[in-house]
Amino acid sequence: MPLVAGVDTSTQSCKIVVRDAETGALVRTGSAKHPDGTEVDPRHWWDAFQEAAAAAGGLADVAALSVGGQQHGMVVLDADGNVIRPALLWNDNRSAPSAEALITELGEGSRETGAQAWADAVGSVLVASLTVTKLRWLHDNEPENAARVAAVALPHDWLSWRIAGYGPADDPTAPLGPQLDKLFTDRSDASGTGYYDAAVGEYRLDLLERGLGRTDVVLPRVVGVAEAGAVAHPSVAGSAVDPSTGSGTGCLIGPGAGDNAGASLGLGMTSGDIAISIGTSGVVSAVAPKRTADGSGAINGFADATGNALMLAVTLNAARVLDAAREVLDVDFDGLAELALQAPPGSDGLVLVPYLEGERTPNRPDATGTLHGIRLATSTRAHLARAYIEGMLCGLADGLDALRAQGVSVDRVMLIGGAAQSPAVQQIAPQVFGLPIGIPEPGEYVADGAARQAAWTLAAAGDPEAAAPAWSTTIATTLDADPKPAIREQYAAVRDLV
Ligand SMILES: Nc1ncnc2c1ncn2[C@@H]1O[C@H](COP(=O)(O)OP(=O)(O)O)[C@@H](O)[C@H]1O
Ligand SMILES: O=C(CO)[C@@H](O)[C@H](O)COP(=O)(O)O
Repeated sequence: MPLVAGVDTSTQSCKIVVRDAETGALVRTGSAKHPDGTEVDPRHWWDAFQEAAAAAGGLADVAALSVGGQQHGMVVLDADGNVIRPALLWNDNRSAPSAEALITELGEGSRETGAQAWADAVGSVLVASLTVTKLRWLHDNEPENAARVAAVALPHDWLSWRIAGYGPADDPTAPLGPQLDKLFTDRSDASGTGYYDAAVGEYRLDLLERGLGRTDVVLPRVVGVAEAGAVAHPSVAGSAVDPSTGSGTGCLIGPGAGDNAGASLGLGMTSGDIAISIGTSGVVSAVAPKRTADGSGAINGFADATGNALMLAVTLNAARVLDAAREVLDVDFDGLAELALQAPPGSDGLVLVPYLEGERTPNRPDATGTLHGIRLATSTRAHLARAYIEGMLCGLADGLDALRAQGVSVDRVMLIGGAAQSPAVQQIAPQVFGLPIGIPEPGEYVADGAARQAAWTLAAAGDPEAAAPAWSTTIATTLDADPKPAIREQYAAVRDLV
């Protein structure tokens, strides 16, 4: 049976799954770490990809692969294919003033008008995460670098291009050289740039110009949902594919996706499904038939990887809030969970508003966190552990409310991402959300979605009408608990003081 690979080049690491294209059975996996920081030289992603591929036993026998990745990161290339400066990631807040300037300019002086105008144009009110704000920051703060820009890519576009063998002229791992016109992307990731309208499937060069100050740059070609954007260079993948197993032309590279669209495909989400992802970012997402335009900015109206829309509420403070709690309490993952479950729901009034890196939803880029309600009785390690977890989950529960306010129905909720492994998160989440929460089998759902897309791309190469393969996702457990509305009430009271 042909094999396919799915890659997740995420904020903290690169993860690869190799699966059977027909059944979806997991065959091999590998992963490698990315460096910390909100600006990162993309060569680290290339190094981590190669390390993860080696850990997964190599990709020589893979007939198709796809790359899902952290969204929005600004990768700027010069005419020779060199990365001009470290990529500014989705969680880099330096462009918050640029976002505000762009909003007010589009609104001709009115922030409210401008916010709605951006939402109407590209589905999202601008915040520092979106690529166009980072281009504006580059234009205003590093004009020499801005003047050298010949192409703008996103993390997944750039990695797919490197896998195809393109890159800087003097790089021996890029035998095909700097062919910028070979860059490609998909509509889900393009929809997070701030200069692509997924409703009509077109770049908005007028909005790109508002960011970068010009439009004479290469933007990645947006390929169809199951269209191969390129073939992997045989030094990277596909050199040993047996033509009789499904590919005689090397390893196809599928369109790829933004990581949240990848997870949606991996989970097989349909209308009424909600995914709550607790990775570096906290994301509450739902698929929808049409792109939304929420002028309040709470919901991003992005695209999914199948032709639908993907509505997202995204927080900056998720798994790393728990990493911070582990640091403060000097415990490991299990220790943190044990401590948190020793404290009562609501932590006897101890509330953490977890804006440890500013916040994106709500849009408070300069905010810091607040610990409220500290008394002798709540000065225990258990209360503190629970307050960190409850505060992080309350931010996500606000995101689910924002989705509901946009008319989303909530039939099934699934919890994924690194911190979803925590037994304390699993037990406290149904109390905070007031809903049963499904825990899928532990897995890498972004990489799985990318693998499913790769299998779809492989099938579509033989039959353009082929549908995405019907791989199933198993919900291992559904956790229920009595809702504890007091947790969110006390959080809301403190949140609005911040
Ligand atoms: N058992 C656990 N309890 C709490 N947090 C965890 C656990 N396992 C992993 N994590 C956290 O999950 C995060 C990584 O999740 P992941 O979804 O891979 O992130 P990303 O996709 O943003 O790189 C890390 O911050 C890590 O500390
Ligand atoms: O900015 C967003 C979505 O708009 C984030 O979801 C990033 O896509 C990063 O994802 P993770 O690495 O945290 O999974």
